[in-house]
Amino acid sequence: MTLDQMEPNVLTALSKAQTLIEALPWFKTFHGKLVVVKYGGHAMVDPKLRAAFAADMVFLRYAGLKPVVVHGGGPQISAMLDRLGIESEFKGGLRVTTPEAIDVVRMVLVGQVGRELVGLINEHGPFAVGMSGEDAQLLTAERRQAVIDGTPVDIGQVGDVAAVNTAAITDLLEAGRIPVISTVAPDVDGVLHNLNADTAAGALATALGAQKLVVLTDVDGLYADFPDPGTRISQITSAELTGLLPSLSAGMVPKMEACLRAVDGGVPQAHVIDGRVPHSVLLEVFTSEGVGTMVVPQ
Ligand SMILES: Nc1ncnc2c1ncn2[C@@H]1O[C@H](COP(=O)(O)OP(=O)(O)O)[C@@H](O)[C@H]1O
Ligand SMILES: CC(=O)N[C@@H](CCC(=O)OP(=O)(O)O)C(=O)O
Repeated sequence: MTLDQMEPNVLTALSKAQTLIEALPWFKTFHGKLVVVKYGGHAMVDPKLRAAFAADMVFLRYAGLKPVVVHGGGPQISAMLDRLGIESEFKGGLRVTTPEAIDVVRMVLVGQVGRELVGLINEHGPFAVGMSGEDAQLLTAERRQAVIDGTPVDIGQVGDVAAVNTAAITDLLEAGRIPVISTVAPDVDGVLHNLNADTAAGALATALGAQKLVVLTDVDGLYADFPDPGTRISQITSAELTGLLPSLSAGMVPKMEACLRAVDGGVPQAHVIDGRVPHSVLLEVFTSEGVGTMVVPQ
């Protein structure tokens, strides 16, 4: 029978089967592999998208991958600080974090954004376990400064990742769980620090030897000349990205630094994709369409 002799319902079924079978090589490639997925606060604004994201993580888990979720929540922290009448500003893309603000950062990331994601994933089964850098010594922070026009500026309790206790995550993965990580962490003296979620995701992907880092945001990739959509870059090497970094503006800087850190640290590929597109993670992992921007080693 040829295609034009087939009933419409048979053609529809065939097209569905085609979609599934096209994913087979990607299932084979990524089976058993660890993938760090960073879910940005700006990509979380729609409840339907959050539910679709949660379903995607469960899909990855059933497909035999090991997803590790690192979530952001910048807009949600800003909204809560506003409600509480606490002033907040960003310097060099990082939130100036006072002792008063760090309590709110922890409350929103761990108690609000993290909890909601855990709940959405667990609508599908007993998978998600929420943790912050404070749990099982997952992350140790070291204080960092913002660099503005080449000058280091103190921005309070803001940290970078100094150490990762990978066993805290691999134990959960072995048990079939999906770790959902909120990015606050103590330094060696026990002082809590606010970590940019992109930065933490890049460090975690490297420490865990991830196969991929996928960063979901509210733009469809890295633009060479933002906001001209014609300049979206589909693939870039770490060396090319290093050259481009100084010209990038605030939001993209930590994201692209995280991709660079991951790829330079041995992660074979890092992606920035559009979290506003439902199921964009599945399209990235299981199709050859090449959504967003992919960073690869030299
Ligand atoms: N070169 C660029 N390419 C793409 N987006 C850029 C670029 N420079 C700045 N941006 C901005 O960065 C934003 C994403 O960063 P951010 O707002 O911090 O997102 P998230 O909450 O996902 O971490 C985009 O919405 C876009 O406005
Ligand atoms: C130091 C610093 O800036 N921390 C971020 C942490 C949250 C985050 O990174 O959220 P997104 O991924 O949604 O931007 C903040 O306080 O907003």
